[in-house]
Amino acid sequence: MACVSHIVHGMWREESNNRHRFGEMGYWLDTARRAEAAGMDAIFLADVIGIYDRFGGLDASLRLGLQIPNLDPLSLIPAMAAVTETLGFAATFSTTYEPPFAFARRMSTLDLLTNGRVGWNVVTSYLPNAARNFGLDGELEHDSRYDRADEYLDVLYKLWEGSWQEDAVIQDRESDRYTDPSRVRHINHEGAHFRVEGPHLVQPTPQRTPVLFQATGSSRGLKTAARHAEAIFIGGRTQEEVRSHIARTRAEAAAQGRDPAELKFYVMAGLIAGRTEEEAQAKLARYRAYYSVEGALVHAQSEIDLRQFDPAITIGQALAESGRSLGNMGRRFGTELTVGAALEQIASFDEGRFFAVGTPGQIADALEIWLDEDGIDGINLRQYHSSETLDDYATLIAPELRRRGRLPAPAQPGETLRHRLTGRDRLPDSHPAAIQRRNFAPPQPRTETAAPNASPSPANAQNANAQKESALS
Ligand SMILES: Cc1cc2nc3c(=O)[nH]c(=O)nc-3n(C[C@H](O)[C@H](O)[C@H](O)COP(=O)(O)O)c2cc1C
Repeated sequence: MACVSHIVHGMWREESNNRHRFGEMGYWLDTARRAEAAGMDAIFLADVIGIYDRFGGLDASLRLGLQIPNLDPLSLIPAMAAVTETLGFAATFSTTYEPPFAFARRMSTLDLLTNGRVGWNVVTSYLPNAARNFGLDGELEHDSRYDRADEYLDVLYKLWEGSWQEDAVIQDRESDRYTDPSRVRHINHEGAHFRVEGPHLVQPTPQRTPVLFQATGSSRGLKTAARHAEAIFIGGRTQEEVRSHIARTRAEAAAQGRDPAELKFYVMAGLIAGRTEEEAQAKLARYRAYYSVEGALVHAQSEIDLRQFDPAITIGQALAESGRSLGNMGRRFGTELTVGAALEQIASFDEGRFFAVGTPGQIADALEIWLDEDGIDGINLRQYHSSETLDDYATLIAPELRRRGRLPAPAQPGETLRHRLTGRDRLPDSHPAAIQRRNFAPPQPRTETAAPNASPSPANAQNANAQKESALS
């Protein structure tokens, strides 16, 4: 995230950390170059459009630099793309506050300029302050944010996939036609939340729809993720939890007509590597010395300050005593854990299963278990230190993974991000966006004998496709 303190709060103070330079162009160019050299598929840019003001109010967030000040992630991409050839960029944008038409144009512009290297982390937002920044009194109810997101995405598919035919731009100087008007159409969307006439303002781009990422913890969110996402961030405290989350999401995707094998699953992982075990442990201790427990409480939007309770009582007792909640942290700790043990866990910033500290061999062993036994497809590397985390990945972890045949061949210049992750440039036919592609109906010539419009309805198109898929399999 383009801020000084995104997740590992307090770490920016470490003397060799250059995170405070996030407002300089050079910081991003350097980060992008390093990530590409390390063989990363993409840089992931998180985002929020409000402040965390429940614990400690605005003062705490400002003092800690906790996601404020923060910069618009989409605006960083062209600069980084200009100094790289294969690196992808997955940026976060919320479906809740800004209408889809302008966002569609912004993303298409980025897809063109990066030659198909953009992804979008679809979020619905969770900060009440964000809602108040966009004219609302408070957050929309949780599930209705996902209803809105579903329609938002449908509008985008109409614009990105169904408004322009592939060969619409003809650039014919002789006939003075830049674009063939018969190959571009209005979308005329009218739904519960949006009315958009179209056409889309940008010609077809290398990927059309950017690679769709999503993260969700709720059952309503899972339905939206299973319908749209190509890459899903999941969490889980145990292997069973992770496997069952993946299985549930794939089953839901299949129920919605998608090929479940097309979904990829990623986890956010903390990897702290050293050339020896001692070196790795020393690094962990150095990082921990800076970690801000207050930052963790602000970020979780906790309603209580655990540090003010007797460490010997349980979380359940602390919650009962205060009548308040621990915010997002509630899910992490059982009610039986003592307050002291919970604080210890927070301070250790060990977030559970996807955390490994040690030599490259030990870290690669853990990664192999996550890939082979938990069933994930890859990781989103948690940044503790800029640029040490990236450099440790490049010089210690990646060579070991490569030696074990766990990294793909280097990306090729010109390869789209979707191709890199899924082997194809465009969304597959079983994805709901593909319906818009198939539905394209160019304006009919105005003649008495014009043929009836033979384009299938969305439902028919989907059925036809499903049959084709099963006939092939
Ligand atoms: C790896 C990861 C990255 C996330 N990045 C963002 C983000 O940048 N902005 C945001 O508003 N939410 C972000 N989230 C939160 C999710 O969008 C979502 O709100 C959360 O997982 C809770 O799920 P639910 O909304 O279905 O309850 C992220 C979650 C994960 C796991």
